[in-house]
Amino acid sequence: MTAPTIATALLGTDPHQRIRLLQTAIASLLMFAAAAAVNYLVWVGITPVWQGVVWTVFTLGTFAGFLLFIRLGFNRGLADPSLSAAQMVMAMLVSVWAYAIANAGRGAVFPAPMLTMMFGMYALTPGSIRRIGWFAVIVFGVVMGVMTQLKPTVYEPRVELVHFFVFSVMILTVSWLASQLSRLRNRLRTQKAELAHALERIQDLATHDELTGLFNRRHMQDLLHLEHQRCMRSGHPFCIVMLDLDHFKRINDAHGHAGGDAVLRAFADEAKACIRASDAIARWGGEEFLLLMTDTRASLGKLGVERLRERVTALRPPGVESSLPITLSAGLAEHRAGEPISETISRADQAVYLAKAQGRNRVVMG
Ligand SMILES: Nc1nc2c(ncn2[C@@H]2O[C@H](COP(=O)(O)OP(=O)(O)OP(=O)(O)O)[C@@H](O)[C@H]2O)c(=O)[nH]1
Repeated sequence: MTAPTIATALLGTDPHQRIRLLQTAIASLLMFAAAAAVNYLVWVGITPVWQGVVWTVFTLGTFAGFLLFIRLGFNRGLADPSLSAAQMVMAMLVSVWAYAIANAGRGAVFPAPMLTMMFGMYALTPGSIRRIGWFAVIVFGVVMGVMTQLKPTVYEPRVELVHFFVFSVMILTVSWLASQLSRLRNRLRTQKAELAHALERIQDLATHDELTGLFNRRHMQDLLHLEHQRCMRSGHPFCIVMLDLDHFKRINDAHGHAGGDAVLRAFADEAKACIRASDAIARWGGEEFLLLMTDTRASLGKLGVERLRERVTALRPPGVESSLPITLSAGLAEHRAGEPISETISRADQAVYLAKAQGRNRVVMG
């Protein structure tokens, strides 16, 4: 068995679950160290054997239970899937229990609750961390008070008072620090999400035309370059189609610039709906568009462009319902092997001029 196979068998494949399991495993190891300390106290005769055994079995059993609970995925639907709060509360309870059975060795318990607070900063809100800090102050205060009554010779009230004071100051300071770190983590997470969103927006702006939502000229140039490379390797044909709305100036004159914009948008929506998923269309200039038809011969491509041309004649965007027809002239050029891409574009361009010269509303092969 290789190391990655063992890791997958132990931790699973879900990266979130793996992190939760690792955190719980670290907490369990700390509990293991605490159990070693308690058992040392048993060995040197400070803690009664049965108390040490019950504490050890309960503590290690509970943390093994946390590990199993997460490994089996029972935590997934919970509000706190890392079980951080539950583990921290449990760690506080077993710490205070250890304090009650450690007698003269109880000073060794103090670091455990401090360390426990640090775990909260990974998954808990600052408020929850502070609440757990206060919970620790209360349970330790109560147990210290009770122990001064049960064993006043070992848990001397004067000493317990100073213990309680030092413990409270330390735990509240650590919980404040942990809550600050948690706040910082939350802020970083929000900033990361905002940055990802901004990057997405920038990428969208850099590749798309704002008015029509189609690709812009720059992005189409990249796509053409890629298609050219692909074609050189595979020999698959592709076509470039230049599309130009006819007498667009008249539409602008009749309906104003906003009306013209509405026609451009309606055309873009129609074109997107009409072309194949593997094709790409971009706004090349004002009322000029470039359609890239991948893996297509001219004869087949022409059928597709004719279909689009027909659908454009039926366009009636809101606010532009007049007698002025909306039509399209197109020039189609199939890329020839060895030809620079600029040459194919130029042939498609010349074909549009021909289409205009021949009376518009038609598709001409370049
Ligand atoms: N509304 C609007 N009009 C635009 C936009 N970009 C370019 N135009 C207009 O498109 C028109 C293009 O006019 P021309 O180049 O003479 O072409 P045409 O009127 O379509 O005539 P033909 O191409 O010969 O059929 C101009 O009036 C430009 O102002 C735009 O983003 N919105």
